[in-house]
Amino acid sequence: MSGAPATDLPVAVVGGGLAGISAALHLADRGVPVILFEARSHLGGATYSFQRGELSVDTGQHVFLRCYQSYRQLLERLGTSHLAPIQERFAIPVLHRPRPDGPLRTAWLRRGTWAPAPLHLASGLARYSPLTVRERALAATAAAALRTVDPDDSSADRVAFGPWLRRRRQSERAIERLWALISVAALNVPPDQASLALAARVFRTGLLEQADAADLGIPATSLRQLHADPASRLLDRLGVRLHTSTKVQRIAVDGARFVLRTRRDECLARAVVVAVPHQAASQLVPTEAAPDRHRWADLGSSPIVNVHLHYDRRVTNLPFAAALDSPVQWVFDRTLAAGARRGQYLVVSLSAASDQVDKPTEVLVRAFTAALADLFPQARAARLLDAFVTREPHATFRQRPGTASLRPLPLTQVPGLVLAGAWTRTGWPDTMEGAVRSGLRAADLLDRYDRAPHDALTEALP
Ligand SMILES: Cc1cc2nc3c(=O)[nH]c(=O)nc-3n(C[C@H](O)[C@H](O)[C@H](O)COP(=O)(O)OP(=O)(O)OC[C@H]3O[C@@H](n4cnc5c(N)ncnc54)[C@H](O)[C@@H]3O)c2cc1C
Repeated sequence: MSGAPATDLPVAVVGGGLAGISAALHLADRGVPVILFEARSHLGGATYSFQRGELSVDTGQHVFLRCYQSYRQLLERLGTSHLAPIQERFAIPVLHRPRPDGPLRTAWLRRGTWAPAPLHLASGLARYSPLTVRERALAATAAAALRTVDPDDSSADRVAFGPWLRRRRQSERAIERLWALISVAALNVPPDQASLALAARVFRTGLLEQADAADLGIPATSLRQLHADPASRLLDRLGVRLHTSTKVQRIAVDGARFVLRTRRDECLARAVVVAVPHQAASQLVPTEAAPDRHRWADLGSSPIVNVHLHYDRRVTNLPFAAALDSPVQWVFDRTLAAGARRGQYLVVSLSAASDQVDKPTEVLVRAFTAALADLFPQARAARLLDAFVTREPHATFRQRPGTASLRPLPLTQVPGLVLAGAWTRTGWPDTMEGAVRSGLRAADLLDRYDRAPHDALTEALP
């Protein structure tokens, strides 16, 4: 082991997802020498793509909102924001069947263009036909009540969103046909299992406080081209030493330095950003840094399943849609983004997919081929060129009541060792925005740590 003084050593970033990429970029931009370790052969973490025939397939459909400021700045920095366009106006086509055997209708959940928040939603909600007029009026009162819930209040984190909605006179229909449409996709658990605090973050930040905040951004290319490839190039250009296919097995504290052990090597670092998922972090972070690290396992996980159907012809003109009265939750047209040369490539995204994650591919393909034939009549005559399923059993942590206190702050008890990741205490749900924010914050703390004593930083944190 070299006897280099700690100040001559690099900062090590462990984990090359959006949190690790953001931390490494932030540090490298300030001239800090950085070494990044990623266990997989590529950067991107949960946001990655693979090639299957002519398709660039994302491991899971990702969307973002205009209010994802830090994430959008990252795209700017990577030079890819033009590949992730944001709709001009929040507008979701919702496919539904007013009567069980009646024809399918498309309702629109959209904002107005002239009114300030929260009135920008009034006209859209007033016309939202999947709910009765009374349900729409009651939904407006619940939305007003949600505006008063503080997402940072620990008591709001102890309450479940579903029961809270029922106490605000929301019918089961209204919960299913309005609230769950957004909250299941955003929080990856059903409303009865979701933290009210996190739901308030989603609805307040996204829909209730600024008129354009929820305008949807949908990548027009693969996630690999949006994040991983440009990040690798940029980090490389900034002199960051990238070690992909390199899993860090152990981090030990050695005085003012850290020793990171990989399968082949040992590396010395003057500081470490641990930006791995919580399951991995609880094994990797030394006990003295976080004596309660075993509690992170209680964050659990919740699955997302995507069913990919490539048709030999166009079956819908909608770029994306949500669906009610159907096993489909959301469906996205990924034909151009994935580089399909023929037909139409649709991806059905299923959040909170505990019931689907273990089902065999044939069962899911059969069920969702039938469901799409029901939603899009042209699919009935179409032939499938390809059909497959991607499963992410641990897509997000389980965003249920009581998780706020389990999510650690970035500073640990060992100076120079900080945590990042969408699962840490960002105040945001497990999202790309949360991941980027956590990485920036961890890197910023290390930057300040060079100038301020650890205790002063600890006191500065909420
Ligand atoms: C299917 C799916 C759909 C999603 N949809 C959305 C969406 O629509 N909108 C949204 O905002 N968010 C969405 N998310 C959530 C979002 O992808 C995550 O919140 C975010 O990408 C997490 O980033 P991260 O850097 O914190 O963690 P990760 O992306 O998990 O990165 C951690 C990295 O650490 C690496 N690692 C682990 N252990 C080690 C080790 N010992 N040594 C070295 N490296 C290690 C891993 O390989 C991984 O690359 C979705 C997630 C999934 C899975």
